[in-house]
Amino acid sequence: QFNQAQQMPSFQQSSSFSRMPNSMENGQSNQFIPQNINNNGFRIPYPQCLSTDIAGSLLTPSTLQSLFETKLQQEERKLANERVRNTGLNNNDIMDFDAAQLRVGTHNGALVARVATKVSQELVAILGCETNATITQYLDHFLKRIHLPGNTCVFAANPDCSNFINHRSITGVCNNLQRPYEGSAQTAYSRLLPAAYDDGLSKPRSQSVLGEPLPSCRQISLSMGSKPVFDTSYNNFFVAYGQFIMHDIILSLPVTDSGSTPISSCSCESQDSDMCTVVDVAPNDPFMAGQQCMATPATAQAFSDQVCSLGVKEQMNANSHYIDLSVTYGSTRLTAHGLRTGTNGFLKTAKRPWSKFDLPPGQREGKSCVDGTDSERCFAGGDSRLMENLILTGIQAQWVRAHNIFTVELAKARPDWKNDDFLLYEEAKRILVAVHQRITYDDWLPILIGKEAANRFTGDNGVTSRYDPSMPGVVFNEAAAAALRLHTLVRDLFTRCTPKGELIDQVWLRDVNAKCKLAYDAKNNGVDSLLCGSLFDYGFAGDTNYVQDIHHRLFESVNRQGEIRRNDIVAINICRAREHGIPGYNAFRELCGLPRASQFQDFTDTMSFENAAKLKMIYKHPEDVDLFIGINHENHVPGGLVGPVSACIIGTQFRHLKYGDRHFYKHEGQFTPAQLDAINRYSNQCFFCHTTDIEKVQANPFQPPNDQTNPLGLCSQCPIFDFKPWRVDSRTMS
Ligand code: HEM
Ligand SMILES: [Ca+2]
Repeated sequence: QFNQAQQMPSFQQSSSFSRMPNSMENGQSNQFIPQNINNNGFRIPYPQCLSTDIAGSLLTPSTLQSLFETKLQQEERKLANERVRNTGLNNNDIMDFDAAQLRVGTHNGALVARVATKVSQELVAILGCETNATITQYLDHFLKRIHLPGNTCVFAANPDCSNFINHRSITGVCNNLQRPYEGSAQTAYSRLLPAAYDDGLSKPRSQSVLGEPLPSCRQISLSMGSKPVFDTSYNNFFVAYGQFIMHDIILSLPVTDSGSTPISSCSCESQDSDMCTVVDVAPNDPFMAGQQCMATPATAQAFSDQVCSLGVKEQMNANSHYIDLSVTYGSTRLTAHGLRTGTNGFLKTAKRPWSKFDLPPGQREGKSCVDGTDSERCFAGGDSRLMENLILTGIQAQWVRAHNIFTVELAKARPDWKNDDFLLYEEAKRILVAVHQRITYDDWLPILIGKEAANRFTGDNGVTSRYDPSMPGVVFNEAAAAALRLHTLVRDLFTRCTPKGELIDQVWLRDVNAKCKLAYDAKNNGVDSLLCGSLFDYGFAGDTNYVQDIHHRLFESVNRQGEIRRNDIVAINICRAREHGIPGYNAFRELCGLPRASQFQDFTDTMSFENAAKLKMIYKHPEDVDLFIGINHENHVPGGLVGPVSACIIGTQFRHLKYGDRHFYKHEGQFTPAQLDAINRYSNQCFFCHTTDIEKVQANPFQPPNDQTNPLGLCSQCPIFDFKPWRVDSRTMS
């Protein structure tokens, strides 16, 4: 605690001060005040309020120190109240801050990050800066050079990476050896563009550039359609696999109370945007009349760097940013440990008497599904959302099954690894992460953004690629809060079929959303029948239409007063992005090499005239258009199912997660040429065959079967993964 003198935080000078030019070294100014020189030695045109003279006279280390303490105490009191009111989620299966790396004494990193934002706000107020949306860059530059005291910073100065040179860590820590925390769980999303907050620091964008309020998120959502049309070029397995990839790389957890439990007590009256995002609902709303608002907890915060500097509000990604199957293996050590049997490298599973294929293990506690019982439990995995729908659960089951199959085969190929739990687990995981990355980059991404864009952003010309330690392997906030929220593709009706591919029936999203019952449906083959159906069901087109169940009736429930409560994924996505400080669509046009529009008509280079006109009906000015809505209205790139700005953001994202991942499977030195060849030869089709009891699967499981272009193949003819290159006699890398 901070009430003892010896533990008082003392603010430190930024390490960048040592690089500060003349005036500082001459001791002419307050050493504590950051100068307006950037890392390349260029002068930043700070506004008056941040000038060294003014700031120097008002800010001293002791001012900051007492500010920090006061704010910390205030926040802790507030959170203690939340804890009393918090009746909601059980945190057992939702988050474990025991990841330890981000825990400081009794404070969690998210809380300290939030206090840092409060301190930043207060400092700016003391300095008398006029706060507005355009000041962000200056403020951030100024504040970034003031660091929290060492004993408060959640990051160790030099974490020990010696165990993670050869193998991935669970959290992602030590992937980048120069910046060891980069891309690790519970660190901030990065940004493609500076944040856009109303006050330059933390308040959601709420104003049109013309000064009036922006249209409300729900009002915008109501302008989107509810009549999706099918796109026959991909199927629902492609869509569900997309969700699986998203859950590997993105998890925005809610602000937590003082006990690290996500808060649940947001109400229509919650005006504190640091804690809650409140989406207003009009009294005459066609689906939510009488429901004043949709209130959701804000995302937990994190520091944007590894030295805990002040600065604009940043959001935390609770998962390891890398594509590393963290959905299956966990993003924290505690979760990862809990998912293992502890012998021979195996992952825990739940056996089913009627099938040789297991399910993910059942969890004893937790609310990841609403209908779990003692005998039919909700499932546990590396990501708390694996029960979001049962197809997703099915994909999780596939990877758990694959892990245990591969572990057995590896033990045969490497008798010297026999009974070595650590090596068998790590090496099976290494191969499966490679298979998942190969499927993601070769099979999934080109369908989403088109072959041309996939190649332009993530392609390489050789058998191998090269790691670029200077490229951050991180998730961008713009991708997490907007571009990758591909909810327009989501279906609401899912086919179930038998292992022979015969139709059983169709079930609604609401029957498989956060429910486990059908996974235990022995007569109809559990999750495998849903996986089977997903191979045949078309996906919905990437457009401005959303199925009712997630558009106007998400999480439908009846409260104690008997009133229906509903949510809306479109409205939440828009408001979430505003909460996360994501700039508008127009800014990203410019980032992606398109001209910045000054009138709505200028949008017609990326969208139809009708869609540009529709945006003009909704918004007052092209600058106001929310990113999520702008990209929703774009024409698709050739061969892809999203538009150019979307493809640019997603392409950049996957570029970073490839070249910025030291362990990416294609990078030189990760596998021997023969091993890499075995991974490349292992098709998505055969992976599907080996991990379900389905007897026939089409050549490309992400597209509906077609006699001519995508024929069904017999699973019995699928060669098993080639483990020969792993044999002792084939000189492995490990
Ligand atoms: C089956 C239907 C689905 C449902 C019911 C669903 C529901 C949700 C919900 C409720 C959220 C949280 C929104 C928030 O509070 O900000 C969310 C977030 C998200 N969804 Fe979905 N989703 C579905 C499918 C998908 C698919 C297919 C994709 C992509 C291919 C996707 C991508 C995302 C992403 C990237 C996020 C942000 C996650 C985060 O920041 O933690 N979702 N979804
Ligand atoms: Ca991950």
